[in-house]
Order: sequence, then C-alpha cells, then structure tokens
Amino acid sequence: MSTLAIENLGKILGGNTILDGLNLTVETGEIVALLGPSGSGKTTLLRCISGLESPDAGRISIDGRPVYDAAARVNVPPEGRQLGLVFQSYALWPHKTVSQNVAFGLEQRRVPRSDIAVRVAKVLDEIGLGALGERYPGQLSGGQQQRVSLARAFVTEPVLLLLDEPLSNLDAKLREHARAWLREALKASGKTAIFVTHDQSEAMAIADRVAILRGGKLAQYAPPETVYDHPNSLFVADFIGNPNIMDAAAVSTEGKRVRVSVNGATLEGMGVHDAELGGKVRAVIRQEHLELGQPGGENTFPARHVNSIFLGPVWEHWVEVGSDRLRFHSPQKVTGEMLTMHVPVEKLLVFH
Ligand SMILES: Nc1ncnc2c1ncn2[C@@H]1O[C@H](COP(=O)(O)OP(=O)(O)OP(=O)(O)O)[C@@H](O)[C@H]1O
Repeated sequence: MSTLAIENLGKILGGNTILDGLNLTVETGEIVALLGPSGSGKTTLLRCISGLESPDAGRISIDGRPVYDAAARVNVPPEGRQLGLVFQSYALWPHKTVSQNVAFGLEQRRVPRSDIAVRVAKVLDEIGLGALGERYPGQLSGGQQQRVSLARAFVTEPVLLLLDEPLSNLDAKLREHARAWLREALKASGKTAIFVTHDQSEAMAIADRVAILRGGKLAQYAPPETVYDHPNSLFVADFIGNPNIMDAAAVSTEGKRVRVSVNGATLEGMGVHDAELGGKVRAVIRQEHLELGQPGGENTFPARHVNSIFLGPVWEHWVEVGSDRLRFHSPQKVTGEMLTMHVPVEKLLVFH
C-alpha cells in the first residue's frame, strides 16, 4: 500500500515554476531520499508534503486520505496530517530535559500523563537514549541530540516521517556512523520516511529508493544501485558519482552495444538510448571502472599520466586523453608517462 501519493504537483514561487507536474509514490515502510542539484525543488516538495507550503496544483494523499487537492479545494493543515518532522537544527527546547522534549508532542495532544511516561521511556530505550532522559540538550553530543529529535518524531506514532537534512549538523566521522544507525532505526520502526539530503552517499546508504529531482520534475526514481549502475540520462549519470565523461562519436550500433570513436580510439560500450544514437555522443566511465590494461587489449586506449595522489586506501590517478582529463583508482602507485587504460564494455555508458 502507498503511504504517500503525489500526483501532478505544481508550485510557483516568485513567478518561477518550482514543482512542475511532479508525481511520486512512497510505499508503506519505504525510505525515500530526495536528491538533486541546488534549486531543484527538494525543500519545496518536503514543505508541500508537510503542509508548511501550499502547492498550486495537483493532489497529495497520505495513508489514502487526501491532504491537498487543488481541484477539490482540500488543504489539511500540518497538524492534521499525522506527520513526524525532523529538522536539521534538531529544534530541541534547551530548558527541557530529554524526556520533557520527547513528551512535549504528546502533552499537546492531551495524552494522559501515565501513558506519556510509558511511551517516552519506550521510545528513548528503542533509540538508545534510555539512560539520558534527565539530561538537558546542552549536555548531549550532536549525535545524541539528533537521536532526541528522532525520538520526538517517533513518539507521536506518525504515519509518515519527514526529515530535512537530518545528519548535516554532524561532523564527517559521526555522520558515517549516523547514517547506518538512522537506516537501522527507521527500518526497525517500520516507519515510512522521506528525507532531503545534499549528500549522495548518504542518500544511497539510507534510502530504499532515491528520487532525483531536476527543475521540479523527477529525473529518475529507483533503488540506489539502479540509479548508480543504470542511470536513465546523462544528467543522472553525471550527477551521481562524479564520473569521467568524454566527447565521442557513435560509429555503429548492434542492439544495445555501441561502437564509439573517442580521441582516436575505437571503444565498445552500452547505449542507454540506442534509438537516438548517431553522431555526437557522450561516453561515461565511472572512476572505479577505469583500470590499467595491456597494450593492444580489447577496449583499451592510450592515455598520458599527469598526476597521482595518495588517498589512504587507494591511489587516485589523473590521465589525459586528447582534451579530456580522466580519473581512476588503484591500490598501488603508477609510474610511467604513457599508460594503457581499459574499460569493460558493459561499464562504458553511451548517451546521446
Ligand atoms: N519564497 C520564494 N520565492 C521565490 N523563489 C523561491 C522561494 N523559495 C524558494 N524559491 C526558489 O525555488 C527553487 C527551489 O528551491 P528549493 O529550496 O526547493 O530547492 P532545493 O532543491 O531544496 O535547493 P537546495 O539544495 O539549494 O536546498 C530555488 O530556485 C529557489 O530560489
């Protein structure tokens, strides 16, 4: 069953179309990341779902109930949408203890006092804060404060959780731990969740499906492995994972396979929109799919080695091919000026 159904959602702000007939469905128990370049409409979409922003067209249903319908003039206020909100800033009350912060939403809903104490204790336990109920937010680490803000959203038993950049206030090391923890906590709760992030690896690590926005529309909506391995457009291929991209010319096609001429070398790859191929194309190779090859080997090309930097687990190398600069990794140092590069056929993606 779908917990969230968005149909043809439109939003205009300051005369600009920010959401452009957007459709999105989130199944019950699913975690969805909204990802996209700055200004693509992620925050506006989250605000429209929450009710903090009013769309101009379309429909939004939560748990089968319309909460916004332009045609039927339905617009349920935020507090009537059964949502749990988690903000980047945590928005904790500094003068209330952890337990009081978590209890606040229940008090507002006039839940009996004895029930509040039981529900707060249970959610704090579940979220690993059982021993910290009497502390004040100022006495907690950033990661612990983030857990409190999640506990506060969980305790009201919302049908849908909306998280706005939930980990962006944490430092890099803590963030890596927090993303694994956040996915575990969401999955253990069985809650349906949508979060906005600027961090692609965070989106892929936490989400079941990633919604990539471009100009207020969905560019691709699929599991993380699919958007990474099978991007449906040059835009998505380029946006996710910062790959190597070269200008090329399509020479011939055979089914999905395409032969391309790149800087004087002929290479074979996979056409993503084969019907449209012909003439100028772009060849995309992810850094981890480019490797050293044997001179004369299949799908190889010569490249000039210009730089290598040590990253710890691997070396990162830069090579030049014609006017293109490409990047690849290897566990060892690479020496020599001219190198032979290899890319497996199925890992060279050709876009119109
Ligand atoms: N109140 C407003 N009036 C006019 N334009 C606005 C308003 N709020 C947002 N916008 C514009 O809407 C577009 C989408 O904004 P939004 O914040 O939804 O994008 P985003 O994808 O979340 O961006 P970012 O990654 O930078 O946070 C941007 O171009 C922004 O300038």
